[in-house]
Amino acid sequence: MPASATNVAPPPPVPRERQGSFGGSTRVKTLKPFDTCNIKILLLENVNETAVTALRAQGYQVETHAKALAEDVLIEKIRDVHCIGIRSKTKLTKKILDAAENLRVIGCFCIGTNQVDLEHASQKGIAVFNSPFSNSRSVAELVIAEIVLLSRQLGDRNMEMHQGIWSKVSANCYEIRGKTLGIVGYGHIGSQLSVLAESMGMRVRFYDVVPLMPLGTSKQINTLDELLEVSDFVTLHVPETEETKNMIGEHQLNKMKKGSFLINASRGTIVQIPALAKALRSGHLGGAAVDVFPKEPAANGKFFESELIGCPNTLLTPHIGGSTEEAQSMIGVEVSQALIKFINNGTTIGAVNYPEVDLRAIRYEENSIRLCYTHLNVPGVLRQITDILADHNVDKQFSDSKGKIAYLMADISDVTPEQIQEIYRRVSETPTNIVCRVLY
Ligand SMILES: NC(=O)C1=CN([C@@H]2O[C@H](COP(=O)(O)OP(=O)(O)OC[C@H]3O[C@@H](n4cnc5c(N)ncnc54)[C@H](O)[C@@H]3O)[C@@H](O)[C@H]2O)C=CC1
Ligand SMILES: O=C(O)CCC(=O)C(=O)O
Repeated sequence: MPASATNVAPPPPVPRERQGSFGGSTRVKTLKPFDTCNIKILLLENVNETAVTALRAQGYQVETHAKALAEDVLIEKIRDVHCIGIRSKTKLTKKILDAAENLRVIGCFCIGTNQVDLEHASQKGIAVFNSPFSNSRSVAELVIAEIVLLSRQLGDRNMEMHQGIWSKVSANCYEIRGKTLGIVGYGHIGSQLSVLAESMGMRVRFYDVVPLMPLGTSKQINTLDELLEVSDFVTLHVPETEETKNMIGEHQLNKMKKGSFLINASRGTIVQIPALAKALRSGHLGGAAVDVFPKEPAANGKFFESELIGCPNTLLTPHIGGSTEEAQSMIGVEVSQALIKFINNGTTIGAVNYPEVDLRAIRYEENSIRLCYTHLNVPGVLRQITDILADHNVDKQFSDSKGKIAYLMADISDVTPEQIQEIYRRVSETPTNIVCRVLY
């Protein structure tokens, strides 16, 4: 594929067929400065068919893989793609991003974005999108099921039956009605779970780092320790951050009531596994349900090992909290639309590492362009840009910053192909340039 298809290179003079067959100044213009068939997209980890279909419908070249790729294979594959779509397994580290010479955008077809070095991506001018809530309901429903399963020791009974052992017991088996559910992290999943749990007669308490409106009759608790002390079930719904890593260790498990249960469907690093295994084997905890692990196998069929294997009343699931047909199909639509809008129009609404900028539809005019400029967030940049655009007709312009980077979009009308080349060249040569794209 020629370098000019990377969509950051100067656009060639506008060919007749792209000047549009529809005239009139009020028509919406399709911004495609490149042949879409030159855009290469790599989709890993069995990203849903809804996304594959939507991206192929744009004319992009889409390569799909059912699994995550080994690091060396990924480094080779990512070299010339403009966009990559992943789920939670693929780690897009600094090393991998540095190999991705043409990469402009990453789609995380999930909620979590901890698998991507977001700061490095921003510094390289790579926008990252995710799906902030399309699998929240699926996770909340799984947790409701696990609360009942743990409370009735169903995991162990099921295993015994498959081994031909009949063991009809009621000791230490409880209804969940009237029990206290302690939710750590009251965001999209935590709050949805709160509603479901109350509808089943549970009392809900939650702990979060920010004050939040309690839904129904739930109540926010001031400290994590206090929440652990009052809860019969503790369920974790925080993102992986420096603060949440190892959040639940021996001290916190000891604070939990004897016979209570822990559920983790957030990230594997939040819980210290040896401490949890000890609390389960000693009988201090009545059971646990764990969906996420510090180290997860890269693909189905690969070997899984954990100190939790064989612990009493312990449900282990292979990171399936968001794995439902409904969630995956919605995520596929949502993330692919964000990627298409970014590639074709420069829109960053919903990006997790970029300032959110959108100019809405550009008016249809034959000689209008859209400048999308990612730059270092330092003083004096707008003066340089104003200087470059001073003799042109800037219809709309908007810029915003996030941390060390800023993003500017400007729609400019009445420019000749030579002027487009000149604008592209001068903006790209500014010392603060990270990535400059010109769409028309
Ligand atoms: N098992 C699975 O398949 C899935 C797992 N997840 C995980 O669940 C996590 C939570 O998802 P959402 O509810 O959508 O996220 P969210 O961003 O809507 O909510 C997270 C909440 O945690 C709070 N929080 C952050 N740091 C905290 C701390 N140190 N202590 C207490 N609260 C803290 C935030 O203030 C926020 O209210 C995701 O980040 C992801 O890692 C998400 C979807 C599927
Ligand atoms: O289903 C997946 O691949 C990952 C789900 C998840 O953990 C997330 O959305 O953060």
